[in-house]
Amino acid sequence: MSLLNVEQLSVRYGATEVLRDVSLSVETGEIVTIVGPNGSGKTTLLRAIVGAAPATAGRIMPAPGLRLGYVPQRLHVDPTLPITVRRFLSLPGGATRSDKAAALARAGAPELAKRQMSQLSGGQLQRVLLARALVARPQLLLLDEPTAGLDQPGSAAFYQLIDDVRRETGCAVLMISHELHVVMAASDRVICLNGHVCCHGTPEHVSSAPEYQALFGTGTGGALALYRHDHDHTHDLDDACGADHRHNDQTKAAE
Ligand SMILES: Nc1ncnc2c1ncn2[C@@H]1O[C@H](COP(=O)(O)OP(=O)(O)OP(=O)(O)O)[C@@H](O)[C@H]1O
Repeated sequence: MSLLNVEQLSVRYGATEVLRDVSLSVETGEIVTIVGPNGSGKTTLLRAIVGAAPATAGRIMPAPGLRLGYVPQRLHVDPTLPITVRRFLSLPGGATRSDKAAALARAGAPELAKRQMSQLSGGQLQRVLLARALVARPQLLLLDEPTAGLDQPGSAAFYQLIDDVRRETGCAVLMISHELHVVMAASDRVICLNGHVCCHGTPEHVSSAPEYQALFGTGTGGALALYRHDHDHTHDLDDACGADHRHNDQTKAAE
């Protein structure tokens, strides 16, 4: 059974239909990346999945009891509000000190627990936001441009971290990214969105699709050849997801 099914979702803000007839699924343990131009509805799609944007039509069907972790695109921390990282990680409530420490360690930032939120660098803040999402041991991580504002090494390190988290916990990842060469290297499947699903499938398939090339050109073909790594392997998943899978099963319908 899929972790998440979205069926024929439409979202409208006033008179403007931002998403039309969007369908997708996410399977256990896979990394699915959403690409699309500015204003194409990517953030709105993630917000609809977490219940923060209202669906005007269609259905969002998470697996029963699905634990979601959401890393928003940005978080403004009021510098006049003193709050430590550890306290920030407590905000959802119910997390033990060891849960928080484990999440920070998994997000590669164990040393940040006592730091003030307002004093973190962009890369540190992204790791803390990831840690916050990991506290609930999610089966599905939703990431909205997690490397926006990071330099290239910081961005590469963050994507490596996401892959490590996926390997260690078995969680699936549904993320938005503008970094096409990274997307093509790190994703099992890609969904190209422009208000509707233009095309979807393996990175190889999407990068050669005319709909994708009309939006992004053909430049990622070479990057794909350089960066794409072999996903033909099996991961042992922990109880968070409860099953093994193979990454070479990459062709779930998304439309
Ligand atoms: N709360 C809102 N009220 C009205 N319009 C909105 C709201 N949120 C988003 N929109 C509009 O919906 C459209 C899609 O926005 P969205 O943020 O989902 O796009 P995006 O693909 O994530 O863009 P970007 O790549 O620039 O982050 C835009 O035209 C935006 O102005």
